[in-house]
Amino acid sequence: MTDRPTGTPPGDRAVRTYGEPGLHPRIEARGLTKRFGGATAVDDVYLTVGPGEVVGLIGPNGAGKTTLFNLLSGALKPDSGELNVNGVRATRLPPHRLAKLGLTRTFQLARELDRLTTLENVLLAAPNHPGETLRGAFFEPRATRRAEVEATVKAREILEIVGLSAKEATLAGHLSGGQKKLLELARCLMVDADTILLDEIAAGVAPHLVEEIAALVERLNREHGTTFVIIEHNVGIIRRLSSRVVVMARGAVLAEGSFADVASNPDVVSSYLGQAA
Ligand SMILES: Nc1ncnc2c1ncn2[C@@H]1O[C@H](COP(=O)(O)OP(=O)(O)OP(=O)(O)O)[C@@H](O)[C@H]1O
Repeated sequence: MTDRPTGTPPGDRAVRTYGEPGLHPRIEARGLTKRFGGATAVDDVYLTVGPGEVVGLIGPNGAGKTTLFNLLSGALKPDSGELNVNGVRATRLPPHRLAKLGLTRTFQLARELDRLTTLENVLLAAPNHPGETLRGAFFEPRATRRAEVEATVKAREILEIVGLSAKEATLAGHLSGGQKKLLELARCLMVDADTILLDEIAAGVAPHLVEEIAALVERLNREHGTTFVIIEHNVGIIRRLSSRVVVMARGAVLAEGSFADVASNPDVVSSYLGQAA
């Protein structure tokens, strides 16, 4: 196992530093590989994401982006390779343990949550949300009540940040596609994630809400230091948000660099951008 950062050849042992001594990369994936039957969906991927980066993950359909997200978020276990999150060994941890380390991904809201309000959806995302244990409710009612009040204050602050305050009493099922994306982000913030994997913010979302979501990502990154990895087919969004772009093709990292770097890479143009543009 080598320490090479994303996309650098195995022989290159360049070490990245992130300013403050002792500050670990948010994500450090080394040699992640996932096979489905005979097909290798993710093939020996190295990806290092530093604090405060916004990494755009692009590539043609079937390139392995979603599978890589699933490996990073713990939804899938790799066949081989290692994952560290904030310097802690995280290979094979389930999603809730990764969330405790600060890494989470947006999830499409489950159907059954459609019948809960926006505020209730955010409250439910909190780990050990108040009232979860009967024992606590029976034996420590005052502490449980206090925790409930604190969680509600926090959830309302988060709804304010994502711009959904006016919708707190609206059933999630009545939100638009874009508002649901904002709610998914709010749920990530409720678990205090410092790194959010964001899947397709623009797909099926009205243009003015795409703009609102993109502005929110920029604001969370700038003001809260939140790190993002974003899968997005909308090249304009990738260009706007990404401090670095990683291009996947056939399960592997094909190229990485600034948007201008990858956009002028002939391999990237022929395998992806030429079609996506
Ligand atoms: N659960 C699965 N079982 C079998 N094959 C799978 C499974 N999930 C993904 N694959 C295969 O792995 C490869 C990578 O798929 P993946 O969905 O990760 O690509 P992607 O880059 O996210 O594509 P898209 O942009 O279309 O979402 C594809 O060939 C896909 O058919």
